Amino acid sequence: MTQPIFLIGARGCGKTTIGQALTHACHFHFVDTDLALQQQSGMSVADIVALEGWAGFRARETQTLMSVTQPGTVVATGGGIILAPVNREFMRQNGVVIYLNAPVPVLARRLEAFPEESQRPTLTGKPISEEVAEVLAQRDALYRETAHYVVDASAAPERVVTLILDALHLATAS
Ligand SMILES: Nc1ncnc2c1ncn2[C@@H]1O[C@H](COP(=O)(O)OP(=O)(O)O)[C@@H](O)[C@H]1O
Ligand SMILES: O=C(O)C1=C[C@@H](OP(=O)(O)O)[C@@H](O)[C@H](O)C1
Ligand SMILES: [Mg+2]
Repeated sequence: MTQPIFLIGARGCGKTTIGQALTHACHFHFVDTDLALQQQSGMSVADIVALEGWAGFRARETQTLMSVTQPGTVVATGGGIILAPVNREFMRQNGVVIYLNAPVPVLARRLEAFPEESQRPTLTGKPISEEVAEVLAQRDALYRETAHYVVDASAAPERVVTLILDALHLATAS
């Protein structure tokens, strides 16, 4: 299988972390839409949002998603990639989409430990645990409708990678 693998899910579910580990396990290339768009623009997510608003960031995100998608690639996306119908359609049509699903307390704990504010400027102005609950309630249905597979992302990273490989019927490459 060489179709791109798209990882989707809420902030803190592990798209970037698990994407890198998965890449090693299946010998794919790794790309992260946030890292790619920050490298292309020379700005952090927070800088882009401050200058261009969330609409500017979302437009760059769509362009980046389309430009980084290649066969043999694991694409870690940003948590809001599923907001645009064009992105949802593109991912479903061009690869296999995995929703890394984790409960609100797990997400909030991870984000409180490593907020990375330049990567994750506030979406609602609310404290992290409130924001995580509110945003996931708005987006969970979109993650589910976009995904080909839903994987429990609350386990340890190596376990999450195994669950993804199992879902894709890929053997672990040593
Ligand atoms: N399965 C996991 N178990 C424990 N911690 C994790 C796991 N996945 C990610 N993390 C941690 O959670 C934080 C957010 O992970 P990250 O990969 O940046 O998530 P995302 O890209 O989905 O926002 C990081 O500090 C990372 O080390
Ligand atoms: O959920 C979101 O709307 C966002 C998630 C972030 O990526 P991660 O999910 O990798 O943190 C980043 O794209 C941006 O801050 C917007
Ligand atoms: Mg990420």
